[in-house]
Amino acid sequence: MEQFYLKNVARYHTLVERIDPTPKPRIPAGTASPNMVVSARIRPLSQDEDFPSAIYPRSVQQNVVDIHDLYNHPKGNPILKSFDYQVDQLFNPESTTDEIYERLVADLVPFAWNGGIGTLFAYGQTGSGKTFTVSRLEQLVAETLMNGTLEGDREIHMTIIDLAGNAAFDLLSKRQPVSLLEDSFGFTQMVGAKEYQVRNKEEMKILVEQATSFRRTASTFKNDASSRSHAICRIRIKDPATGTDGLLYLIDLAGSEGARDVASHGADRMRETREINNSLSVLKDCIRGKAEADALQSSARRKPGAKMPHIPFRRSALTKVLKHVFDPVGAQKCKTVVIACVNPSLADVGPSKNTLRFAELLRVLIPVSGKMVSDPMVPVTWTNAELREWIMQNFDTPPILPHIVASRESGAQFFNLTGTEIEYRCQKCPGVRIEHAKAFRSKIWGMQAEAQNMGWPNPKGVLSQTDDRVGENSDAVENFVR
Ligand SMILES: Nc1ncnc2c1ncn2[C@@H]1O[C@H](COP(=O)(O)OP(=O)(O)OP(=O)(O)O)[C@@H](O)[C@H]1O
Repeated sequence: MEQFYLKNVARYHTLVERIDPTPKPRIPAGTASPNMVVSARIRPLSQDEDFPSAIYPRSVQQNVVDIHDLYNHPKGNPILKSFDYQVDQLFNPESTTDEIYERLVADLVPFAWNGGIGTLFAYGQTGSGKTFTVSRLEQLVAETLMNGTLEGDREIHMTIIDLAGNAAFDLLSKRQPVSLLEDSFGFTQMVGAKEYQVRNKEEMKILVEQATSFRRTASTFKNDASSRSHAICRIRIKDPATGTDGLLYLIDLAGSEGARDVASHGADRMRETREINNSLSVLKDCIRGKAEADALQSSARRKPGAKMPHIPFRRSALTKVLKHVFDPVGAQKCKTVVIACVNPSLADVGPSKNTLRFAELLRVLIPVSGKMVSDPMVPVTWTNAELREWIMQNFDTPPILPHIVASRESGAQFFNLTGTEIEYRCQKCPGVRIEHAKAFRSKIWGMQAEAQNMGWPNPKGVLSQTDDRVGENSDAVENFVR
């Protein structure tokens, strides 16, 4: 694949330059929960990188990023396909970790100081900048905790462990094994992990450096010092006056290696990768489940007896250790920040799409209507009025009739907008087609993106353009119509 990208770098640039920067519509589905921020950080391309950047943050739409990928076409030149993703906060290659700290993490520290549970996860493919980000954030957290600006006296205790599969090791005690055992309250205890009390930022820094040097590393295709384990830094902030604890977790997740990267490794590494991917998948379900539970609890329209989402934290060692972060009936308040780290290189475009898709899946938005939905791409049924309004706004050629949305040139007709399904007819697709409104909307967006990529002059009129399709372009467009 890398050879394919290298061979077609010039065509890639040409196709990307043709793209009209007009933003595609994103549906404002609601507001993000204040207790859950999903962000993405795009790291700079490294100097020895032979590939161009495939990731383009939109200048006109905040926190939306486009990924342009090159695809082989069996009948002609490679074609471009575009994908867009939305997060709560987006950090460009120029952003510094200090800026990320200010915007995402600075709030978590006083929150934990005052008895809450603040958790930060750095997620992303191997070599995408997770450790780079978390290690600087740990220093900044240490500075804030120790600089005397926070009110009251607290004792700070620190534990750092490393989780590889179901095995845990103490990174502050020369990788001594740690047993993860459930206590009578159902909480997982890290038995054997040493907890150190720290009194100043230098002590904290020494512990963090010690942990880094003991972190289990193994060579991977992408990053020679890649971390093949989850590193969990737990800072317990005890209020001696009340005896209560606040917690701050800084978690540098294991790199999500793609299948391409594991191809050159043996069975052990493949199993290790499967375990990592499984624990990341369970983590995703737990973060989403918790966010949905929070949204339900905070929703003014919550129906009495409404079922709480299932949070499968028992399915992996990582989420068992973090049970109280995900427990929907836990007494302590929680705030969670996710930083999806992305390598912008065209050669890494596949894993980058997966990382951003993962980030989008974590977002649970609370719509103004009170009805809970997740991100805009997750199936949502549009009302008749919403769908009609969207079509009218987005098809300016030919004019739209209020009752039948018709394209004069292609003969496409949309009718029966009264339910959750839409019927449409067009000359090239004989017969009446019935589709779910959501699927139809996605299809239209795909067609518009394709039209932009092909350099057609009027992406909004793409339905009429489908009749004029010729040569290599026809199949790609037809796929969207089918
Ligand atoms: N924002 C950045 N600015 C400059 N260099 C960066 C940035 N992010 C990452 N890097 C560099 O990229 C390389 C890989 O970063 P890092 O080790 O943090 O990746 P990782 O995601 O932790 O990988 P793994 O999962 O394999 O441990 C390092 O050399 C790091 O210095």
